[in-house]
Amino acid sequence: MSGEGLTVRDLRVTFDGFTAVDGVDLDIRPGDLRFLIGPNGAGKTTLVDAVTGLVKATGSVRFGDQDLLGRPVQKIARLGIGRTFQTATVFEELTVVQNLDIAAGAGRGIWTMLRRRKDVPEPVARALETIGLSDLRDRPAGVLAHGQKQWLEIGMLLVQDVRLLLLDEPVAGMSHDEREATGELLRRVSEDRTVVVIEHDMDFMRAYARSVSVLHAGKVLSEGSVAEVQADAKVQEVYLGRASEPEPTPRPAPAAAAASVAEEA
Ligand SMILES: Nc1ncnc2c1ncn2[C@@H]1O[C@H](COP(=O)(O)OP(=O)(O)OP(=O)(O)O)[C@@H](O)[C@H]1O
Repeated sequence: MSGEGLTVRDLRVTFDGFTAVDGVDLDIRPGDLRFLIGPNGAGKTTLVDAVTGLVKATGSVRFGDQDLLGRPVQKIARLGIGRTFQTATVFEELTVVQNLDIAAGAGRGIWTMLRRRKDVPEPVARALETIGLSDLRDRPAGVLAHGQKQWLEIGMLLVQDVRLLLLDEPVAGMSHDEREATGELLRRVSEDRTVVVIEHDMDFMRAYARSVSVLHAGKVLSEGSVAEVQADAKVQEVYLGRASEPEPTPRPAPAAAAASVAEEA
């Protein structure tokens, strides 16, 4: 495995006196496929927001030999750091290949990018292959299935030569087959890049994580392999302790996650 790793030290994010990320340390080695899990409100998305420059933070965040904290969002993106959000943000009216072409940018004019072409640039062709959308390259992105849109979005990061991908719940709302295909895609992508996945789906996490960090109340509660995290009594307590609370959003409930985390412990 190759690529750069992500090192986070004493990361803190505060919103009007409320500390959402409270002294987080992370060492994510090059080529890792790290899952960030934890109950709703644990600080997972805020942590990723801090790494990508969307919220102000203190502490230190390094990717390879580059300091990220305090740099503007665009500069961080230019250092090879890209993210997806829970809702895919593709251009629905444009074709798959046009979406990739625009993401690749590469100094071409807009009309060149929008023209339908037989030959696509090599990085775009490679991304199409990696995300499994070669056959659908000339379809408008708007007609793609939910899972395919997420893969296209990952492809849009690949053509930008992103070397650290931060993905926010990439399999939410996907079918079983789409989840499997996404897991395999993440494995391929992480062969020569570093991948961080925020996830609530514990089955998916167990099947594909190379390492796991559990966040709770803004802190790292536990870290290690899937087996180590599942065996950690603190993790079981946090999930099981919330089992009777109502779930505010229609995603897999902490109760289900708790059962799933604890199941093999
Ligand atoms: N812009 C903001 N202003 C104030 N509070 C915020 C802001 N963004 C997040 N928070 C709070 O910070 C805490 C952490 O939120 P965050 O979205 O990072 O959690 P999460 O672990 O990603 O949760 P989920 O799994 O539900 O997405 C929550 O209590 C949330 O309400």
